Amino acid sequence: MSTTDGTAGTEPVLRMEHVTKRFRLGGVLRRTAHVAVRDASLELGRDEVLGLVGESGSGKSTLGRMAIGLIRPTSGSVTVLGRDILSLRRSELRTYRRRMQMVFQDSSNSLNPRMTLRELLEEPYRVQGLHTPAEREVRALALADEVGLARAWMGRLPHEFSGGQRQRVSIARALALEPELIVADEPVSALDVSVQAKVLNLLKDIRRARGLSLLFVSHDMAVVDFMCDRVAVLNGGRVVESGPTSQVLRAPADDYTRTLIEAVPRL
Ligand SMILES: Nc1ncnc2c1ncn2[C@@H]1O[C@H](COP(=O)(O)OP(=O)(O)OP(=O)(O)O)[C@@H](O)[C@H]1O
Repeated sequence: MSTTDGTAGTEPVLRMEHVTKRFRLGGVLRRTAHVAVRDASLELGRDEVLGLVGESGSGKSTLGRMAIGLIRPTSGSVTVLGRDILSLRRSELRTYRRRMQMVFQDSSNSLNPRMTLRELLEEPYRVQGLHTPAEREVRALALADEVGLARAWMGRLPHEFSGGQRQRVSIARALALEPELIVADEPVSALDVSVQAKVLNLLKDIRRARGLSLLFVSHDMAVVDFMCDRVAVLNGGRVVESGPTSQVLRAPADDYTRTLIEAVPRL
């Protein structure tokens, strides 16, 4: 069955094939390079949560950013919703990016400190030239409701919110343009454990209600166990193991995965 956007019904939302990212390092001659991701392949289906796990520096963030065109791979292919995003012109990618959004670890950096909650939630529509001002306001209120931010707070500035509330603002902004794919890069790592649980539950509910596909980057195996249907384990930029979460976490085939799991008493 074909959908209106030209993708087949069974087509994964995200397909990355043999993706490598080499960062050039050092001085003017730029002769040395660091390989952050090596020949990585993965697929994310509709309505699915795929976790990317691994130690710090294993290439998770780089792979997550490449999934939505924020970083261009050195080689390999990235297909999102049936389109090869590496072949898109810059302006086309900007338009296409409405369908794929990112939630970062530290919302303090991504929220303009001088904007009120109302302005922050209206901004995605304004930037895209969508809707009338009145309609934007209605949509901003609906987004606040969806992520559990009180309407009475619409005039507040980012510093007046807690870390968890700021992360809700970031999630709401990512949802504004109704994306089909979200990459969440350590979205709760900067939060206290009790707040983490609330934000994770919110993400889970929203993902289910909207039928979103989620690429979930985390170094925390317990969080991944809670959130993800499938997991890909990265070590030194390579995908060393992938499969259903319960299988990878409870019967890992790879030595490195086993070491990661043994480091987590909570599992
Ligand atoms: N812009 C860059 N230039 C040079 N090297 C980079 C760049 N971005 C990342 N790297 C390097 O690539 C490797 C992978 O980094 P990446 O941030 O993807 O890992 P990660 O698993 O997400 O780690 P963390 O959890 O610490 O963010 C690291 O060695 C990092 O230092």
